[in-house]
Amino acid sequence: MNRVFFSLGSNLGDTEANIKEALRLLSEKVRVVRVSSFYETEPVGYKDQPWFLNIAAEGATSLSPEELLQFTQSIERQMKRVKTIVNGPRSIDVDILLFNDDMIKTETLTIPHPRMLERAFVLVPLYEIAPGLILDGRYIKDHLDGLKGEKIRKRLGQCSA
Ligand SMILES: Nc1ncnc2c1ncn2[C@@H]1O[C@H](COP(=O)(O)OP(=O)(O)OP(=O)(O)O)[C@@H](O)[C@H]1O
Ligand SMILES: Nc1nc2c(c(=O)[nH]1)N=C(CO)CN2
Repeated sequence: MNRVFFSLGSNLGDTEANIKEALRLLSEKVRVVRVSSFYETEPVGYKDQPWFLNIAAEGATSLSPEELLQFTQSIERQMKRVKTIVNGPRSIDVDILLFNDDMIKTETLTIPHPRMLERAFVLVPLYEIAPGLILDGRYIKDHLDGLKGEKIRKRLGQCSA
């Protein structure tokens, strides 16, 4: 079994329902073992859009990295994600953050996710479910100390898939 971490985000429609639906679909091929709280996060990149709802999740899967990417993209398609603006609004985004300790770089897939260390909306939920993870030789907490700009609020109530 492969140990994988995901970041999920939504800022269109019923964002909480979108994330729960994506987790339900994900669980068809991934055993979802841990899910963070919901975090309301200020948009990073393209600013003129609603705040996002973000979570992190840990899973176990027998899929290969490429199969997993195909699968997460099929979830995005099923949930009718339409790509328009780069970094813009989306009903659902499912990013693969980590796949075991693998380093992967192909045309379609880069793992660890290339922008994860710059994004508090990724690292704050990830820290909640895996505080002991070491990324690029440093604890998540240490990476977060350098990222103070983004506004993030933990939503009350647990995200149970
Ligand atoms: N670790 C990864 N997880 C998900 N997609 C990845 C990953 N590495 C590379 N990709 C590629 O990134 C492409 C663009 O993904 P996507 O449209 O979700 O980007 P985005 O969400 O707009 O921006 P970002 O990648 O910065 O979150 C995908 O088609 C996929 O092939
Ligand atoms: N707060 C927040 N900002 C973003 C997000 C996201 O999930 N949350 N996703 C983006 C593209 O992947 C761009 N900007």
